[in-house]
Amino acid sequence: MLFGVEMKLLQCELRISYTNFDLFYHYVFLTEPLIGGSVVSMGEAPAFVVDNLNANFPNGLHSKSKGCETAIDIGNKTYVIGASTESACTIGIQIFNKSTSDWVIPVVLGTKPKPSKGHSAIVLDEDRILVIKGNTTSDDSFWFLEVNTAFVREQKMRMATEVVAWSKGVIGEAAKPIVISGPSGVGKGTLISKLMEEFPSMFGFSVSHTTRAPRSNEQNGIHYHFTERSVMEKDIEAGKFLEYAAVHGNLYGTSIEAVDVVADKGKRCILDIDVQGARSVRASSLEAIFIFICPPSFEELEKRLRARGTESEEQIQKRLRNAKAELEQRNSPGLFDHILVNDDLDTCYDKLKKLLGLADGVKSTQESVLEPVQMSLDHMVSKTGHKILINCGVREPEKPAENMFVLDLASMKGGAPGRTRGLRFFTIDPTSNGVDAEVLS
Ligand SMILES: Nc1nc2c(ncn2[C@@H]2O[C@H](COP(=O)(O)OP(=O)(O)O)[C@@H](O)[C@H]2O)c(=O)[nH]1
Ligand SMILES: Nc1ncnc2c1ncn2[C@@H]1O[C@H](COP(=O)(O)OP(=O)(O)O)[C@@H](O)[C@H]1O
Repeated sequence: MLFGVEMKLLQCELRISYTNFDLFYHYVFLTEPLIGGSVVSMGEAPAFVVDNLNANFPNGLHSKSKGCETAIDIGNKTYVIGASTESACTIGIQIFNKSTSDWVIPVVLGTKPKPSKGHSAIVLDEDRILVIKGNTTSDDSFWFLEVNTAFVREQKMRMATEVVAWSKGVIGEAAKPIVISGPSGVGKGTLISKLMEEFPSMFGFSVSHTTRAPRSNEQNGIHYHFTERSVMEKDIEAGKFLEYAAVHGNLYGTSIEAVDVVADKGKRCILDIDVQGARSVRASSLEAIFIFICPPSFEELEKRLRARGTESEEQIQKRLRNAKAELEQRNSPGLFDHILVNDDLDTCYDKLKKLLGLADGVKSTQESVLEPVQMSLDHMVSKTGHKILINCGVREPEKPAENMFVLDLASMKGGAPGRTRGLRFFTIDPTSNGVDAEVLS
């Protein structure tokens, strides 16, 4: 049996936390009895019973609610995750310091998980806790609460207070984003549209912010996020942008979220940005492929720009002036990986596909990307090395593989303030000898 499934279930290290407290009792207490409301020691990852914490530490910081909470012990601290309100369970954090007997509400950084009806939590190491939301699909189930990673330690020093940070777990290894640059009217948008049309499940467009007015055919949130300059400047100041630049008299920028939204869907992100933006991304931590699109001639560029009919004469003149400077920069050392001349559209598109490794036949395999799996509210979690075993519900002998999953963290990378990527997610068949795990995504 893979990981000795039966054994592991009996050694279940922690519980699903939700309104039906009996289930936890059923799954956990049957293996190790609770001793007087203190820590329940279950293998590597001890868990508190939160209701008993209330009795022990009734100084008001901790919610009195019964459900939606897990308590995880790391060193001399207990991290209590979650709280319930009238209508939903939020995922708040409180820390109990066992040395000083104090409760602390930490500064919580990163993208927080949305409230869910319940979650389980398990210690991964002394730096982070894995939180698995129930009743969601697997693309929104896995969250890492970082309590002592390098990023968190740095923030603790900076803020001189207790800090924790969330990082969303993303299944699969997102391929490198693609940055496409080139002068206005060269055909960047046309080539990107063709790629997205032919490979809808493979590519996603990074929707930039801009202060320019929308064209008649452009939709807010699809072509751009059309934004007031003052708002955009404030967001830039707040560190929400991966890069930004003043282009043709307006402000354009790629928000961190614009790239994350695409990668979270397991898609490869395409950025249509100017040469200054490409330079900024090159200097950032985002590893990307940089492609410059060139016109066959300056005259042809002008012809296309005029034929598109979207700009005033003044704007066309400005864009043509800027085109000269942009074309000069295409050979800047170390900036662009590929230069493509967009003369005949189909020929250029074929070359683009080729350099992205999209040979004939790729389409069919990409279209068969498996959909996210539903994670049930009622699940149990245990840990074996870097693998997390998740049992979603009662096993049915006829269909066991649908209920048992493995989250493999061996290749995980990244983390707060961004995403934790590289997770692998399998379904397993407990009746097999473990060699036929099926990769779900
Ligand atoms: N740096 C940067 N440039 C962008 C961004 N979004 C668009 N651009 C560039 O801004 C320039 C003007 O874009 P747009 O107004 O849509 O006009 P078009 O290039 O003629 O279609 C183009 O070179 C785009 O590549 C962004 O987020 N950051
Ligand atoms: N290879 C090509 N040959 C002729 N016209 C083209 C070609 N590629 C794009 N176009 C046209 O040129 C105009 C500008 O293309 P567009 O994709 O909007 O450029 P960009 O996004 O680089 O500003 C559009 O009207 C488009 O249909």
